[in-house]
Amino acid sequence: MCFMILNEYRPISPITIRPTAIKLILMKFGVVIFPGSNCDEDLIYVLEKIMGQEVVRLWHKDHDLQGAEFIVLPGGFSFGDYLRSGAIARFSPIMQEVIRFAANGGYVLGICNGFQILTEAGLLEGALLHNENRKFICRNIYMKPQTSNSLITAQIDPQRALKIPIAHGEGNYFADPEVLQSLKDNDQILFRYCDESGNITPESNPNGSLENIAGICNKERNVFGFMPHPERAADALVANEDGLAIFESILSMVKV
Ligand SMILES: NC(=O)CC[C@H](N)C(=O)O
Repeated sequence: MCFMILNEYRPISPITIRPTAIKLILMKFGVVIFPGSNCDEDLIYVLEKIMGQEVVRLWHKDHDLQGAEFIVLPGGFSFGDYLRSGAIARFSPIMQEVIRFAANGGYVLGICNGFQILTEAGLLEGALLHNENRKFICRNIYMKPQTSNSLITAQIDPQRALKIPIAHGEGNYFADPEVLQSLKDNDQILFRYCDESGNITPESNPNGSLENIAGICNKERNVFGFMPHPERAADALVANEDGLAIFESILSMVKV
């Protein structure tokens, strides 16, 4: 299977999900479920019912990605967050397949606990430490794209501060100085926490993350992770659809 980022918009099987929506491609998403995942059904709801995508549920003990073209590791408390969030889930059998898939250029996204699992698995650099205040934080934050060179952010206005919920105890992104420098040199920072007006300040950093970093990608730009939960802000019923911008960006940029 071959993936590539399009230079220009070229939809496959276009669908229109809302009157104002852009045309999006259709894909088969694989959502990995670990014991303790708790955002899997929210994510599947958004992918299937809001975005009109095909979704296959992948159990952590599976050895087969069932032909999924885009893998998502959802949020939650895999294995009860024992040892560290994501530290046990990275040893689940399916992770061998996810790592192989990513090595072949397949797209993998980790949201919150999924991001933690990807760092534990070595697919993304750095680590998610305990929040600076040692408390579980569940509230809306704002975050702003830091690059347009990723399918996660390409279609989002770089000045737009997205209001997205966070819900984590270990979301404090850390990387040593060499890794941080290489993230910057390679334009791998996807989002930074900001205030409502888009200012990136210490006050707008909810958890102590290094330089307000909320999400990153790998050097090859096919593995992505961030702490905020766009799947909790993607339906008019919850009075916040800012998360749609991320799903729409993915679906207008990927070619299967
Ligand atoms: N919402 C989540 O995915 C929670 C992440 C993780 N269990 C934490 O508390 O840090």
